[in-house]
Amino acid sequence: MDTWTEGFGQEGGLFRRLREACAADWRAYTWHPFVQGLSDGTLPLAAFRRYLIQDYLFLIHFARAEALAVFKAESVEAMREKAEAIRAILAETEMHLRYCASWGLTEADVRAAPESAETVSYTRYVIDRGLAGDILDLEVALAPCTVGYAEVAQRILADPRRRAEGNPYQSWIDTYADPGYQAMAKAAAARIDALGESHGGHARFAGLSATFAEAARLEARFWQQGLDAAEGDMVPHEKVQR
Ligand SMILES: Cc1ncc(CO)c(N)n1
Repeated sequence: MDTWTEGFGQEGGLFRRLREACAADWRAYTWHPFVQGLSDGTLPLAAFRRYLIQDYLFLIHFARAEALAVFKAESVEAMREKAEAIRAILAETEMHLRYCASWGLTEADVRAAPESAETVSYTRYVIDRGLAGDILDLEVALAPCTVGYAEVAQRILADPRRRAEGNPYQSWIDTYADPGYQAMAKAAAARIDALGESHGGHARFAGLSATFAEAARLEARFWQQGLDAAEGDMVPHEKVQR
């Protein structure tokens, strides 16, 4: 087990079991060449632009999935946490809109962009898992997003190749390295552990693990759409495996 897991979920808890069961997919997501490019600042701007516009559209649908979790929540405390997640997601889009404004794009321009296949497939997959299943199925589909980006930020901060000065992607990195975001991700992993106990998570492991791994793969494809848009612009240097 690598050190990145340690901040999220309990040893032997459902979250860590899910993550470890798809270790290769999880690593391909959280240390994708796109992420390495954010870290060392070499990511082509065209790749980031493509990604960020789609990510704004992604977040709108992700907020809908969190709203479904408010509906499926089984306690008022859980409803409050999910309502807070919606607020945080809508606040996250302000970072997207600041980058877009710096490129001369208004919020209306971003909203008018057509959703890519990657955006549709990931967001609607999560919503479908939630509609078809219970709160645990939905939380497992949501977790790779929330927890994964917290881990991505930690990996970047620990990266020896990280460009700390003058990195054009610094405000993106700061958004997910933020202690508030990190705490939300820890709470998401803890919620999976608790639901695992209360909702028979270990007995349902095969199905839950298929959902979690699929979401991790859809995350990797989500980064990849950015790189595909900038094909040819990518600075040809070796992206290390870690
Ligand atoms: C695709 C994706 N996954 C996770 C996050 C974190 O909120 C995000 N903004 N976008």
